[in-house]
Amino acid sequence: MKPIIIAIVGDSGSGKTYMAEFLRNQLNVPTIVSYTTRPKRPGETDGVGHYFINASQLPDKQDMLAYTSFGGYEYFALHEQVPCKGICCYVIDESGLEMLYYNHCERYDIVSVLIICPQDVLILRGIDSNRLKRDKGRKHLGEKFFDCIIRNDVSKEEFEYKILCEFNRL
Ligand SMILES: Nc1ncnc2c1ncn2[C@@H]1O[C@H](COP(=O)(O)OP(=O)(O)OP(=O)(O)O)[C@@H](O)[C@H]1O
Repeated sequence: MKPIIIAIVGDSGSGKTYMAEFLRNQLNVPTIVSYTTRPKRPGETDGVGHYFINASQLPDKQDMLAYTSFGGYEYFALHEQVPCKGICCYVIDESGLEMLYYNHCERYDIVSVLIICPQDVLILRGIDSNRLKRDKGRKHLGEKFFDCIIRNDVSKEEFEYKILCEFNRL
């Protein structure tokens, strides 16, 4: 059986990291942590949300599972980070997801998950409106592209329940 990658896409603050952490903590589904050339922000720890590297440390494109460039910085993960069997989770943007599908769907089973959440709820969660405007420019895939859509305008408990329901259908 091919490794299964649950690829999670959604706006800033929609709950991508929350879902990945929930799957890791509750169901032992490992998360693929991306590498980035973006500088570490205050409060960030290397290896938690990202591994921070210099532009000179970029690996060969053929070793990359997915790659995207955004805001002048590069983001990628490596094939060697995917466990050789079982399921893992990967938080990704739409262009990275496309690359993953078109280049590697023979090598991996990819389950794409779109988390949607209305803007007013995101703003109530404290997400900066400029970030939300910026997200709009990064979206080009229609909802039909995704294997699964989870609406996260509910409580955390309900969101977790929805995640479990979708996971059980895998
Ligand atoms: N259903 C929910 N109810 C309330 N708060 C939530 C819910 N889902 C997520 N959150 C909270 O919203 C915030 C943003 O969630 P999270 O970090 O998972 O978003 P993200 O999609 O990973 O965002 P980014 O792309 O900016 O990293 C977190 O503080 C998280 O705990």
